[in-house]
Amino acid sequence: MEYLVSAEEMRRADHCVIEEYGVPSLVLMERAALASVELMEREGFDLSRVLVVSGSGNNGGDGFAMARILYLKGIEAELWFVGNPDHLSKEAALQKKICENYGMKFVRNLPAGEYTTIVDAVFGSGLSREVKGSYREVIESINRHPAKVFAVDIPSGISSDDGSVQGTAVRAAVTGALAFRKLGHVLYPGTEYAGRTFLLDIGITKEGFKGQFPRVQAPDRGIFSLLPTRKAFGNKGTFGKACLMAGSRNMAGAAYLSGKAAAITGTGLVRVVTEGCNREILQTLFPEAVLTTEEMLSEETLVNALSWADAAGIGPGLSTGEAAEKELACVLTQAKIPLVLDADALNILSKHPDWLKKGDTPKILTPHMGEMVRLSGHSMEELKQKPLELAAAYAKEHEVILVLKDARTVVTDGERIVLNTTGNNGMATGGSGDVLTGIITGLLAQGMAPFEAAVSGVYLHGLAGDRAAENTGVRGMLSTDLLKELPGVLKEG
Ligand SMILES: NC(=O)C1=CN([C@@H]2O[C@H](COP(=O)(O)OP(=O)(O)OC[C@H]3O[C@@H](n4cnc5c(N)ncnc54)[C@H](O)[C@@H]3O)[C@@H](O)[C@H]2O)[C@@H](O)CC1
Ligand SMILES: Nc1ncnc2c1ncn2[C@@H]1O[C@H](COP(=O)(O)OP(=O)(O)O)[C@@H](O)[C@H]1O
Ligand SMILES: [K+]
Repeated sequence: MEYLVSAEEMRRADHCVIEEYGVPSLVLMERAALASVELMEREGFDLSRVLVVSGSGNNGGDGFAMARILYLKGIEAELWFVGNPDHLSKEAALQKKICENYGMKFVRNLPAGEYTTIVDAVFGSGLSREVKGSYREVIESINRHPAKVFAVDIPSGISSDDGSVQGTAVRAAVTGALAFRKLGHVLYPGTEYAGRTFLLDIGITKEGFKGQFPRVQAPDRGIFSLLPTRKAFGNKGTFGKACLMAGSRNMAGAAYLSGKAAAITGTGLVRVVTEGCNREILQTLFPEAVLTTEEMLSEETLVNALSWADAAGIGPGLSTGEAAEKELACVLTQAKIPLVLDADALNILSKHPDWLKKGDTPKILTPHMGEMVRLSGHSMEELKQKPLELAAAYAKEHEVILVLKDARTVVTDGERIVLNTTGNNGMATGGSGDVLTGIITGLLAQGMAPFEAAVSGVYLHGLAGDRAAENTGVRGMLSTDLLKELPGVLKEG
């Protein structure tokens, strides 16, 4: 997994590499500048005429060094120093002096239309307050200019900690994230301001954390190595049994989507437990499933289904009526296997929060933001502002694994926090959460540990969404497209 760092965690790693390991700060800055120039070239920036806009901190220092590197390559690179000369960092002051010594051109404003590329080196991870006054005007003038913008480290005005816009922020086409991606590169709206983001190695590595690692990680292709191995001599019994308690009258699709997702994630056997009215449609759509259908599911039927399974998912399309309430209460009390609770199971839980204490099997809750508002009592605004903190606090308090679904889904057990970066807005379509429930239940049934199953499920679900976006497009894609793409995604590993 990849570390996503806060400004403070980045400062700690910088400090350790410079002060404890003894790598001179200017060496890191030179590497940052060289890697940034190389990235601009690789990304096809038109370097006919470049303006580097530098502030007084080390982000500005990176900018001065980039301007000098471009200038010495024969590129027409000019500088606009917009910082406070009395607050120049030692390194920025030196880099500025070097540019002056070379006789480079400094400008005092941003004439419209004269530059092909603007380098934004006003603020980096040291942004500490809202952008106001002349800085605000500088950033707005960069945004008005037609030149393509390259942001050094992070667009100026974006908080490294949460991706928020601190008053105003530069809209970049490309951002070169130095050493680690900050949370602000990944969280909205920062991620949109950053444009295409590339990670640049400048010599600060995880050794800089000295064992005290950042709190948040993002899953990457390493996830594939966690997936259940398939023994050549395995059979459908050894590849796990998943039970999906889903669907109700007029909601057969939820049972289909979640059940099928569990099956195509590699689960040996899938049982769908649902209302009798869904029998025929499920037999037609999903003949691979074992069905348990009754008009009113009895406790005995539910207990039998649970004792057959290695993992169960409950909630998609379940409805919230009395029968569904009884079903959930029974599952929470009787289950001795890991559970995934989604959709209507969560809506019922919002009315009976003490039910989470029933039973002692691992539980994965997969609310979207609306469901989380009802479950947690926090407002949408609070959740949007602090999704990581509030998700972790909820998971810790209720001793569950929480998958808080949004454009950037958070998975946490209260200690570990994972922020997923796969997926796209095409997945904001009915039933895509049902597919996720099925994937996670399937991974659990195959023996994955609950936290790993939740993280891997969210990652794979997002990748299936990304393949669907490529092949079908975000407007036209449906939840069934996720089912279509998932086998190919699993084959990539
Ligand atoms: N030696 C190092 O530590 C390295 C730092 N690097 C660069 O240094 C950056 C961090 O440098 P700094 O910590 O100096 O911080 P920044 O350069 O991001 O900015 C800090 C400066 O801006 C001021 N400031 C912050 N918010 C402001 C606001 N809203 N309005 C007006 N002024 C504001 C601060 O008082 C300070 O003077 C990174 O983003 C990266 O680009 C890289 O050069 C790699 C090595
Ligand atoms: N803009 C987006 N970017 C990435 N993923 C998204 C976006 N919008 C929705 N998703 C994902 O799509 C899924 C939607 O789930 P959910 O809201 O439960 O749908 P449903 O209830 O219709 O099944 C979640 O996994 C969510 O993270
Ligand atoms: K910047």
